Amino acid sequence: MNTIVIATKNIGKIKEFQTMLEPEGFQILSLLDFESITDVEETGTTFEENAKLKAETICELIQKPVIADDSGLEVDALNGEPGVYSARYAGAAKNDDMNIDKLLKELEGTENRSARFVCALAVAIPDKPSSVFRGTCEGEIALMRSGSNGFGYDPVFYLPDKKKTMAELEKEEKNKISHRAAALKHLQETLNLNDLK
Ligand SMILES: O=c1nc[nH]c2c1ncn2[C@H]1C[C@H](O)[C@@H](COP(=O)(O)OP(=O)(O)OP(=O)(O)O)O1
Ligand SMILES: [Mg+2]
Repeated sequence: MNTIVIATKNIGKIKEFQTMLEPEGFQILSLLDFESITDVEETGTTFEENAKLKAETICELIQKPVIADDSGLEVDALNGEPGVYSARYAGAAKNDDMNIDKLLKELEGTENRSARFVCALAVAIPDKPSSVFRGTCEGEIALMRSGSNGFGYDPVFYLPDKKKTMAELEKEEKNKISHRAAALKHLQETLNLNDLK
């Protein structure tokens, strides 16, 4: 079976890659399977830069093909924040609940609540140039949390077409419309994951 290493310890992301790629016959490994590897510092100013940084650093370390995901939330009324700082919005602890609290507070009394999730996926293969793909998902920041599926900002990311938050969707539904699914689709339009050996 073809194995793909995802350069993350984020369980929410790992589960989504498993759900999307295992039915296609791939085994998904992550940094949880390489315990000695520590987090790569995200020093980039764009999702693409950070995704490449994570993919290239981990690929160099383990000498296997690697996919890295750098993703986050852009809120229009906050001039695109929290953006690449989404995970660290309420501090270095990367706490989803505290990040949501801060976001709701920042948007108190704000009428324009349009936002998007962005995902950059970088693919790094030993001794080859890396490539990066972007997917987005448009929505709005709800006034309060609803739903318990997914991870991160999903409980406050409202999808007007579905009349549900991302956290109220079943995982199969999320994986049809998410920024991560869109980025993966672009990746698969360009690269054959079966070549990542
Ligand atoms: O589908 C999603 N549903 C809800 N929230 C999401 C999603 N996708 C990204 N997000 C949020 C979570 C975190 O606040 C940030 C990602 O930050 P990001 O640095 O890419 O991930 P991370 O630090 O958790 O793991 P890692 O860098 O090791 O892959 O955006
Ligand atoms: Mg991160």
